[in-house]
Amino acid sequence: MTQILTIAIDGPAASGKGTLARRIADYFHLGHLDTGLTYRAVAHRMLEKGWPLDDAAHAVEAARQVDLGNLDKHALSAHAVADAASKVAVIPDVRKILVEKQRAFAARDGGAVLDGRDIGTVVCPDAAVKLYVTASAEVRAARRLRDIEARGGTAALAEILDDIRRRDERDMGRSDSPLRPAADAHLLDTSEMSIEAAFQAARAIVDDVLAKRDRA
Ligand SMILES: Nc1ncnc2c1ncn2[C@@H]1O[C@H](COP(=O)(O)OP(=O)(O)OP(=O)(O)O)[C@@H](O)[C@H]1O
Ligand SMILES: Nc1ccn([C@@H]2O[C@H](COP(=O)(O)O)[C@@H](O)[C@H]2O)c(=O)n1
Repeated sequence: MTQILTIAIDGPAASGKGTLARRIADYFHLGHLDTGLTYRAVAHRMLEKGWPLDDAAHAVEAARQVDLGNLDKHALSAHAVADAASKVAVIPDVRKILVEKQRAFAARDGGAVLDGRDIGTVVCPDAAVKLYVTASAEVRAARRLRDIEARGGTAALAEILDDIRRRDERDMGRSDSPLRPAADAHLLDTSEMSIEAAFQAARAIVDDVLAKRDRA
């Protein structure tokens, strides 16, 4: 029987986990799901409808409507949506619904890379490879600023840094599925690593796990 290869990549905002997840998925010919987009989709609908972000009944309704095949990264990229996503993400019933959809994606033929906050701890605790990608808050804020400027926008570095710290606190401090490395995760601090260096380090970890699997 062929084993499904699941790779879980977690980490805080702007740590580079999405960039790494896409590269790893391409390299190993796996599907990829950015699970942050599922929380952003719920938040986007709540904002669109003018529903308060702590309105659990409407948030559950919005979560049920999330379609993994129709997540519009561009429409969900706004800063306000990211911030709102971390508020709806504290609602346990929202998490339950989204986790079910994420697990269905992980079980697809051919295997998958999922990135988020609770992939290695909750969504796919049996993933063959778990990576926890991090970088200092200052480095992450500088990367985010470069993103904004590359799109022709402007922002103050100090405000971005404040936002990142607030989101870290919310994500790490919530009681349901807080952001933390799984006990068996490989830690990758990319503060002083290029994207290519981070990819090569992650690729080596996956290669090693695959080689051990082949020998078993
Ligand atoms: N090792 C790295 N060195 C320099 N820049 C990087 C590195 N990794 C990622 N980046 C850049 O940092 C920015 C944030 O990366 P990315 O979107 O992958 O982070 P993320 O953790 O998925 O963020 P979010 O949680 O907000 O979705 C992007 O512009 C990306 O190109
Ligand atoms: N598995 C996940 C993924 C995301 N979240 C929450 O969504 C917010 C937005 O995520 P991004 O990765 O797109 O930045 C994030 O701050 C988390 O609150 C989550 O809880 N679990």
